[in-house]
Amino acid sequence: MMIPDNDFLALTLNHPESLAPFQVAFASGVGFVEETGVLRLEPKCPTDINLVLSVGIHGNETGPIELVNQLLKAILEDRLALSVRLLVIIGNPIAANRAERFCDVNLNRLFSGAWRHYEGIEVPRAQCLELAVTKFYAASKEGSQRFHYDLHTAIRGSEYEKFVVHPFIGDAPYDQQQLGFLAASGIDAVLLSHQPTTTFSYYSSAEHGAHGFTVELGKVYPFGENDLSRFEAINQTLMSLISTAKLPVLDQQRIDDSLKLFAVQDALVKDHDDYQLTISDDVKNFTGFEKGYELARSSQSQYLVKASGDAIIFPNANVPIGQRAGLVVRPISLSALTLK
Ligand SMILES: O=C(O)CCC(=O)N[C@@H](CCC(=O)O)C(=O)O
Ligand SMILES: [Zn+2]
Repeated sequence: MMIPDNDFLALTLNHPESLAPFQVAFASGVGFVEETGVLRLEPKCPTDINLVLSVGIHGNETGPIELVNQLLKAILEDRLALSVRLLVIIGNPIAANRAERFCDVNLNRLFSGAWRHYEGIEVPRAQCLELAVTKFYAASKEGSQRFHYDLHTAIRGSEYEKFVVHPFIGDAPYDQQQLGFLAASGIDAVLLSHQPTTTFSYYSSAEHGAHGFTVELGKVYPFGENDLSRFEAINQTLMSLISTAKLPVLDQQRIDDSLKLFAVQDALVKDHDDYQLTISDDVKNFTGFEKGYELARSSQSQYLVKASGDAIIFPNANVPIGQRAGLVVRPISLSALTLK
């Protein structure tokens, strides 16, 4: 078995439900297709970096899938040398074939065992992806570094085109090298989460000690309609990381100049069938509101903006009761963070 045309995306979409494991060889390493959409690449050289790159956790977020498929092709065709351990995941091929965010339940709410509380085709997929990540990190060298970049695109437009959701890490310091990587990757803003959640990047961060993020790279478009030149900065930083096993070094001033930081204040949680957001569908991510503005209401609750300038991210009331219908964030400065 081989990957026809070194096109892992096409192979995955042609086998959306399952694929028997097989190996592929290339100049700088060996690849192991472990499941459909799960490809582990082991370099020939020793390495201190274990990188998970996941895409298509939401099936319709195709831009990052095309970007990572292009990187993989370059590795498999010996145009890009592999110097890191790399696990590539195309998260939800069945939904991708249907051009849907998900089929039965949002895969990015099912991690850290949350799949136990749901039913549908995403449930075994979440278990399978947790297992793939667990096995991947379990085989990492002691003292080596674990990274997980979970690449997405957003439903609506945004005041900051590219932004990152940084998982909650409690009192731990934020990693300057990772922030430097984000700044060099053309990321405009970073949201610092205020609580644990059940997303994929939080899972790798909390369960496996990885530096992990949800990375939003722009707006959702169908396969073939993405302008990949908009991803050029992160394409370059990923190529450099993969081929040199090094992150770019940026001082605090450059990070401060490049990244806007926001602290998540509240998660808006849908608490009733009649829960509504008061804003229109075309309001962009990072739109700010005045103190006292009523952002959401239901027969059970009302959410009033707590401080002028607080802004909305990912507003979406079309979710099951109990799930997040948006995040409220507030600008903060880099100097407020403990860095290491
Ligand atoms: O644009 C939207 O409303 C959703 C985009 C998206 O899929 N975002 C992720 C963020 C995950 C996180 O909070 O780390 C999601 O909602 O799963
Ligand atoms: Zn997404």
